[in-house]
Amino acid sequence: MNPLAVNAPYPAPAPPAAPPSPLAGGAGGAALAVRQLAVHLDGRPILNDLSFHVNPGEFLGILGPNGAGKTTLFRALLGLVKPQAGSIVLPRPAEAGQTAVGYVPQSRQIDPELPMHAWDFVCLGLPHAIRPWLNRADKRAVQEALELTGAARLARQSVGRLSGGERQRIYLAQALVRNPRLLLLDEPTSNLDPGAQEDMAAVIDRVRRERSAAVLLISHDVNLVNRYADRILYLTPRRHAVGTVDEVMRTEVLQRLYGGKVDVLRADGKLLVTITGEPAAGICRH
Ligand SMILES: Nc1ncnc2c1ncn2[C@@H]1O[C@H](COP(=O)(O)OP(=O)(O)OP(=O)(O)O)[C@@H](O)[C@H]1O
Repeated sequence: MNPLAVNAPYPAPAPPAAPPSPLAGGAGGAALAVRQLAVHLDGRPILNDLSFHVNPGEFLGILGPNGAGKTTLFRALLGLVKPQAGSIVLPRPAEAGQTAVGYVPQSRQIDPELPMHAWDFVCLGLPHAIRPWLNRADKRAVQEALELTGAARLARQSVGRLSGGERQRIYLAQALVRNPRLLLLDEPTSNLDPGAQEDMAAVIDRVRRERSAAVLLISHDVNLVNRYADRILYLTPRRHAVGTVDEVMRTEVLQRLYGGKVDVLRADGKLLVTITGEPAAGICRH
């Protein structure tokens, strides 16, 4: 089977289908299996006929323009929006205390005056987060998550006073504290300078290697994704493609996704996407 899958244009909203069975069936060894997923919001198709899988320890980058449905996909995986059709098979926790999914949301604002140490903020990822009830295993899990994300030195600092890059690590540690098998990261490198972006991507790469967690990472930086992702899912408002960066980031593939006008250029090993000769700011921030 051709590993590059480009779907058909999204059709008009279909009548409501039989409700999906989110945990039905088996993922066949995959950490996540999405089959023919359709999500409509306010009667408008946002995702349609979306199928892909992610293996344990695999890093899937999710690219696409603003409004393509990347966050909506995460919300569907988290059970926060109800699909119109299709199925989502999540991994089963392998051990007590483990969770299927860890999530770092796109919005990571914290009140600068929040009277909470970074350690306590990470504890919020535990099912029983109040300090007097933490047992030894909980404390070890928090410490390990802080160490894995390179944030142990931040444990006693006020979380609201951390820099953007430090805060990102603390959010990631919170998502990791229950050792999820699947990690959903919504633009974890946004608003970071290039050095901090590289550090964060390296931390995420380490997490998936050391914990064999499958990683789904939404980003607008195709070159960062190119360095770390095994495959990418490229979403546009009407179509999507799944494959390696080399398979998907090609002029002919993006022209099919966007309906023409797009060029993919390569220079010094970097990718640049342009639309009708202009840098593609209007389409995507590559
Ligand atoms: N609760 C909602 N009700 C109706 N429409 C919504 C809702 N949430 C999002 N949308 C719409 O769904 C579309 C996809 O939004 P989504 O946030 O998934 O895009 P995205 O690819 O993550 O974009 P960005 O790159 O800007 O974060 C957008 O047109 C958005 O306006």
